[in-house]
Amino acid sequence: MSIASVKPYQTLLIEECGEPLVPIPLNLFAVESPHPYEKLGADYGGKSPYFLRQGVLEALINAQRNLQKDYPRWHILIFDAYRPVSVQQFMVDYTFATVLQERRLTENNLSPQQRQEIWQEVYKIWAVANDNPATPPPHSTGAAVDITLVDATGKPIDMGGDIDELSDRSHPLYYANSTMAQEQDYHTHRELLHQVMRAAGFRRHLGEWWHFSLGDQMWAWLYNQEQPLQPVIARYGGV
Ligand SMILES: C[C@@H](N)C(=O)N[C@H](C)C(=O)O
Ligand SMILES: [Zn+2]
Repeated sequence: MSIASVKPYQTLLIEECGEPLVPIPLNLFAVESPHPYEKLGADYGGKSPYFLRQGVLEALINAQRNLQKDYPRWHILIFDAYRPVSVQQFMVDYTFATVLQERRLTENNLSPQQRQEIWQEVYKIWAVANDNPATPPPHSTGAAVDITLVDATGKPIDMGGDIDELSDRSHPLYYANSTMAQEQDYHTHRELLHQVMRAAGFRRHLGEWWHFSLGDQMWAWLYNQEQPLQPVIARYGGV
């Protein structure tokens, strides 16, 4: 059992456009391999995480082109893309279990308050896994990606925190006001990733430097916060 509330973006209408999920040409990008959730035992039931909606893939290719205007041999590294709802549930449960382990707690001995606090922690970075077509988890729409950058040698750029890290460092602006040179570099690199994605039409999760989406409910909500007079409608639902 988990404590999960509906997020504001999940109240938005979806007008599904019917665009297909298409395979990501992995030769164009850097790729986290083996896939991080498959490595943990997630069962994709014959599906692949390396799929996106057609229009989202085209935008991601444009984002990498934007990057390569200034950094010709750098690449976007794809950590995760399409995620079936069952895998979303697997990762939510895995993260809950990890927090318990880190805190040396046992589920059966948790007080209701401890349980609630841990679920809140988990749902800070994970969306609720559910099959309701009105509130699909972002990655189950094929419109969200978790990414970072690699340099010309294929080495990941240090962003001052790991993807999926359950900590304050995951906040995109965590290093924004730092006076330390290395932390300013983390911020610069997070902003480089943000700018190339944004210029291609994506919007970034408010609490995760690595999560971007285009055309899903979260994207529409973020977009409409910026441009309330020209609102957009989400066009990708769960697939
Ligand atoms: C935690 C991260 N991998 C992620 O994808 N978070 C978003 C919000 C999600 O679960 O859809
Ligand atoms: Zn994500």
